[in-house]
Amino acid sequence: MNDTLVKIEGLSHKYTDSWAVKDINLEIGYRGIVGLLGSNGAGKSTTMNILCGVLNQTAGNVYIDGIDMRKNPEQAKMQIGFMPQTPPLYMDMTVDEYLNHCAHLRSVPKHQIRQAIHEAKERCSIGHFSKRILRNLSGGYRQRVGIAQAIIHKPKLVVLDEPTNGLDPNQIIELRGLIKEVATERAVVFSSHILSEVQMICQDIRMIDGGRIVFADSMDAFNNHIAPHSILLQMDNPPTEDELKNIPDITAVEFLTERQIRLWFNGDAEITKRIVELSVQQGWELREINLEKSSLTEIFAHLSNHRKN
Ligand SMILES: Nc1ncnc2c1ncn2[C@@H]1O[C@H](COP(=O)(O)OP(=O)(O)OP(=O)(O)O)[C@@H](O)[C@H]1O
Repeated sequence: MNDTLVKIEGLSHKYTDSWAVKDINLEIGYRGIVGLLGSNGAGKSTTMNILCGVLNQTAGNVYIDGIDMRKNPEQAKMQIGFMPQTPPLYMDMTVDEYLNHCAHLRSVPKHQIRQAIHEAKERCSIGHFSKRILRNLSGGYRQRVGIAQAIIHKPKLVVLDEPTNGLDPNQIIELRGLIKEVATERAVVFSSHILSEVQMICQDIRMIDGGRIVFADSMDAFNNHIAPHSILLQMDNPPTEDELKNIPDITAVEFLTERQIRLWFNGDAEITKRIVELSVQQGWELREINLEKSSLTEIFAHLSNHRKN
């Protein structure tokens, strides 16, 4: 069997006079969570709206399970469940009324609707709120209802646009668990502007910057790519620059002040252990040692430059 559920080819979109996304190529498999990471305005929502057939692209093609979204939008959309940034909830409906409405919109056969609603509620742990008016649900439960409507027709792909926005830390943890469960049965595309969020739940990552994909690989490959390569040290009795340079794997030494030093290294973070040991042996009087992690802005700058070169 072909293992590509989503294929996006040369996708570009222009709003009035400027390009929001440009020449995006993506492939997504049938299972697991793919994170679409980008800062505000990077082009995540535009990509997702086109992927879900809500917006017509200026150029390029989108295939869902081999179905061309432009040529057969209805058939392609049957394979997708979408939760946009603001879920389209009717606040005066009960959970049951709303899911019933969504099941009709998604053309679930009439005799299967009761069971479909039951299963979606069970999956999202909202069965006890069946008769609750949406307005009276917490933000976390509204998002659960948003996910329930996205899976009501058992799509092969679920697309979630910044689903954790506006939730408190506990609600975010619960929603993460739910998204992982949902992804055991299908593919999930999850957008966020928060790197740690994507690192926490996604197996694959696509980074978007200025409307272009700047990184596309597994989460493990990404983590290796951005692993820290510098350490910040504070020592009361530091050695000379040459002594530091002679430590295996240290590639450069930068004295920021007399006692504050930045070391650049190759290899893994085990080097911090070696420096602590050396400090004890040599009496360097180490006060502080920190691996310097890149900020998301630095990572984007690095990846964008990489792409241009
Ligand atoms: N309806 C629109 N009309 C004109 N420009 C738009 C429209 N929607 C988005 N844009 C522009 O397209 C670019 C990409 O926006 P998009 O909403 O896709 O980014 P995003 O990564 O989802 O950001 P956010 O997280 O802020 O929603 C931005 O420059 C934005 O200002």
